[in-house]
Amino acid sequence: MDPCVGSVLKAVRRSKEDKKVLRKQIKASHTLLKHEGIATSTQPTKSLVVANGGLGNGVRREELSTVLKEMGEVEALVMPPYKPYAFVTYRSEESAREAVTQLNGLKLHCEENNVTLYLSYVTSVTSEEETSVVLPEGLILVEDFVTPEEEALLLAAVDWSSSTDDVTAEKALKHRRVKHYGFEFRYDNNNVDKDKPLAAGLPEPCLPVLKRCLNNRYIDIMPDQLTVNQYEAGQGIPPHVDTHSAFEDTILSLSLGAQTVMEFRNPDGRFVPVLLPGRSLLVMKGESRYLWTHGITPRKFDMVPAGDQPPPVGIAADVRACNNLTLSKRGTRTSFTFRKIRHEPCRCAFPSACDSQGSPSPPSPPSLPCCHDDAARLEEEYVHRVYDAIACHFSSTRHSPWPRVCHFLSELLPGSVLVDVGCGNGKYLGVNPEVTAIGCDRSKALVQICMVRGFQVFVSDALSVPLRSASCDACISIAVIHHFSTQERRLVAVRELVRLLKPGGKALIYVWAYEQEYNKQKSKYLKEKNKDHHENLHSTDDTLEERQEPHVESVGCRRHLGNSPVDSIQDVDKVADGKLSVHTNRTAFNTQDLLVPWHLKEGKSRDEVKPQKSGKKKTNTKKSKLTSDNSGLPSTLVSETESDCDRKSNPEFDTNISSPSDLDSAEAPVLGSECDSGPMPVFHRYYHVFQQGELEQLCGQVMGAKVRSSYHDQGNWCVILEKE
Ligand SMILES: O=C(O)CCC(=O)C(=O)O
Ligand SMILES: [Fe+2]
Ligand SMILES: [Zn+2]
Repeated sequence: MDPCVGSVLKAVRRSKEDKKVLRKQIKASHTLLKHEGIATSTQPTKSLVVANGGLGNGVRREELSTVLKEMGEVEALVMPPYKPYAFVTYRSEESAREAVTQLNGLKLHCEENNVTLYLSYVTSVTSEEETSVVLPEGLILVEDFVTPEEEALLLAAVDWSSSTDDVTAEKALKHRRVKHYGFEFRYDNNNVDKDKPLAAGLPEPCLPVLKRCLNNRYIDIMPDQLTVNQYEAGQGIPPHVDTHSAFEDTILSLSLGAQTVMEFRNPDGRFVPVLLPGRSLLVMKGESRYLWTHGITPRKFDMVPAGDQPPPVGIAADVRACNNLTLSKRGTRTSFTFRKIRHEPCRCAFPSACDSQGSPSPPSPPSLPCCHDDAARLEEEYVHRVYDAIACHFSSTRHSPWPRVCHFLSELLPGSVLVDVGCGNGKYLGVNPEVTAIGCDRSKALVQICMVRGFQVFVSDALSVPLRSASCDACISIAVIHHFSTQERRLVAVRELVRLLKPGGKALIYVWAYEQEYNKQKSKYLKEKNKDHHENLHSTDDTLEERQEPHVESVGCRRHLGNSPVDSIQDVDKVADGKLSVHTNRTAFNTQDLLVPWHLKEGKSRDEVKPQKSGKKKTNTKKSKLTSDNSGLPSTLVSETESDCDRKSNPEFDTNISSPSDLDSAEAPVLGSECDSGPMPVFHRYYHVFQQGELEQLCGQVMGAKVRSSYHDQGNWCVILEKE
């Protein structure tokens, strides 16, 4: 055959092949839009959706990343569990274009399966699973950035023996030790003394590393400040944003020694745990540096992707992007954080988090109270104000009475006098029409809602209810006592219930349980997930969709290890640096005293009450003495993983039961800064979650009453008390 004809034929064949690939790519885009709500773009971007390249197709992360990396530097690879697609974000648009040209129609031979990849541009990673696993904007993780030799040199350059000198400003903080070079970072005012450089500049072995950062354009100016943090297993650093006015935009953090998980939190509630392997470089720029907080939860184990191999180079491991997780014991990690001192006010695009632009710096969470006055202030700010502010929205999520509470109420004799102390929106007041039910609540706004509903209610604190002693046949206290922030106040609240009862009268008490998994059953709180984590996780408390987050926070809950019952109340990990931590909703608890975020839904009245402002009001000035030694394993590791499996076979759950406790709200762990930055303010409610046996022990201290029964009900500890 004429060679010309041959090549024409080949070209025709190729163009036929190309057309087929194009057709299939378009089809894949339509399917993604129709079934997954993922809109693709015809305009080139840095991010691509890789149809058929998902974990759901049996494609392993390593297999996909190998081919993607051949096209250019990968910033992030997101593989949502069970999905038939993945997302890749390249460092440059050119690399993404190259991938679209080269990899479309590529047959990938995987261990599990052979698949054909179809790649399309996306402007954002929009589907619900993926938004939660995409890395914060501006965050880059470069693995193996330094060699083992450089690592050894850098570690050797830090002389920890010359303590508290003013050459390098060394400090043994409660939760780690630190040493500063160039300038001291002061933890009292969260700033640097810019006119007082330290005698010691950056150690010499840092220079080649920093030059590499310059060459790779991770930074454009040489840093002049270094903070070396050393964390033993069980130590950490509270969530924070490095003070804008102290340092320029880019912050570099080099991880040496053991790996750890650093947690990034956006004021809008997004939460991204990122695995930092030893010898990796973390580059925080832009939004990830200015708006997101970063922190390391003090604990002894981390949840990390399984396998001997670390995640492939260049792929930042958001641990939730992996459906194959395991536990890894922490070792000693030393980080070198390089920053450039800022000499002009910051003019970033994130004024809500910018101290140069008037935002209080930095957000400071409250501490666990040490005295009655502190406790009262904490509860005023983090319980009473919040309920008044969220009353309407809260009420709209509380409509289904809980079966076992109803059972208690239905057993009351006709004509009984019932008091619901902390009645909320009154959902239990009308359950048994044969009894005279009276409710009281500390929240005026909730009491008003009850009044509109025609219930007999009044405003009252549960510590002192203005009713005659021995005037009631029954009392209920549902999800109230866990809002008292000292043991004494919780005791007073129980005593008050007993005081109100007639002899022989009964009180039913529900409090939120530290153990959200009991008898191998996860509570609904752990199981329920809403579609949109930007919204309150439960707009109603009984129509939710499951969305497990397999990242498990630290849980100092040793008893789950052997599945043996507890004999005594354990010394659970408490608070980091004396501060109350903000709980990530739908995860196991890792402390007993915490703040639980509530995302106010738009359109629900805020009653003109503003959410807590960051660092505005300090509810407590005294430091807690509690330790943060967290020697327990994550209690729900096994079940979290199991539950992930459950989800496959059982994506729905019983929608007829609602939660007895205040189990609503979304994950929004950053204090304060959210208020000004978005349309959906986040409030934080204080809780003391009870360990098994603790409620009985509390009730046991009240004279003149006996615990008749106690049980666990959907993540709550419950007792029935009888007055003697
Ligand atoms: O240990 C790290 O990687 C981060 C340290 C840090 O955030 C800080 O010192 O501000
Ligand atoms: Fe930091
Ligand atoms: Zn700023």
